Amino acid sequence: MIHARGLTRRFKIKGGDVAAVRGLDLDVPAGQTVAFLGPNGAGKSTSLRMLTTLLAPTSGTAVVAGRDVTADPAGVRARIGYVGQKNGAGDGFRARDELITQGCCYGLSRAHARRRADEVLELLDLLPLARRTPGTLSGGQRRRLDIALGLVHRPGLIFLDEPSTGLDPQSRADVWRHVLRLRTEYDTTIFFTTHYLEEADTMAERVVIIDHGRVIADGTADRLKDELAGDRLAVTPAEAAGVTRAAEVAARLAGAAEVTVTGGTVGVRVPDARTAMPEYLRALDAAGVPAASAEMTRPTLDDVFLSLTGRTLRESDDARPPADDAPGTPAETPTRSASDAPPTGRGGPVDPAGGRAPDASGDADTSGTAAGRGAR
Ligand SMILES: Nc1ncnc2c1ncn2[C@@H]1O[C@H](COP(=O)(O)OP(=O)(O)OP(=O)(O)O)[C@@H](O)[C@H]1O
Repeated sequence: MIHARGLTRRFKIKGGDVAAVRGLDLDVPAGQTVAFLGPNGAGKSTSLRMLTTLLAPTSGTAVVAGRDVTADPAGVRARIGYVGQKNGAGDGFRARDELITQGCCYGLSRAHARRRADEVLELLDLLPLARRTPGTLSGGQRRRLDIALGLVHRPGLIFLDEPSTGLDPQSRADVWRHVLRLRTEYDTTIFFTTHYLEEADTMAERVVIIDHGRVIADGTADRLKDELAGDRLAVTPAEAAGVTRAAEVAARLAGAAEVTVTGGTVGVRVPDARTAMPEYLRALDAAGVPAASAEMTRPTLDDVFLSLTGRTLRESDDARPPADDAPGTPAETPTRSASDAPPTGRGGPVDPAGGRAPDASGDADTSGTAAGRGAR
């Protein structure tokens, strides 16, 4: 569904230029749900905008839904849905009318567009709200309408740029419940960005992490965590005086890394907690430092990012890619991939459509419109 090689985008800025995306290589098979993660400014939106033809690459190639983004952008737009960070619907028309207009923009007959509008309203549980204007909807309802707009032409692949940002936890869960129906009921390929790591962890079968415009990790969340982060043990010795000794013992465990002492607790990262914990407790007993409590935790995707870059995703929020490709920058971090390729599925049906021209100017297009709406 997505096949990108060396996709690169530079922006001219005062006094230089910014390499927002540096040689993106990506293959996404049909039916896969992929989370695209990275700190602010990592290059997620720029990548999405190139893959959805909203922005012309500076160099590199991408074939999306079987069409080349540069040679046949209209063909790409006819086959994909794109839901940007901002709302796609205006405030003037009723939800159903917005959807019908969107369908017509994609080349559907008015009767077909009406049918599709009703289908997507039902799919997103919006039928009771069909006559409301978008401005009167709640944040979660409006986000579902955005997604409906991206689906009206029945794309086999949908790009969602931060679909749940700014929503309360209940609305986030609701939006995801609907997005996942696309996968289970229609085998839609879903490519989304998010700042919520637990969403990537639970919703995606594959996680791609980008930093400074380059992919630095790619695989299932579990495999990335196993291979790149490891489990964490936290043991509190019965006597505070035993903490230093307990930390020394921890450092000698097989594959031990990142030994920390926080208050009276020793933390250590190990490849597999199930074997390391009994080993650690036995070694502590042998050293005369019995444990009062012991806990093991699975790593998070943030731990994966930390182990790859030395920063947490949240610490990196202000990070921006350097203005050039100077060697030795964090952008040199090699890609790590988990060895088990995620499962594949089947793409959904497609409809013909038109759409907006790619932005070759380099100006940011931050609109949240679905890819076809520019044709209105
Ligand atoms: N039109 C532009 N002109 C100049 N620089 C830009 C432009 N668009 C993006 N950039 C820069 O390119 C880099 C990547 O931006 P991008 O928006 O793709 O990151 P992101 O990962 O989507 O960030 P966020 O999570 O904050 O949305 C950033 O340094 C950004 O400032």
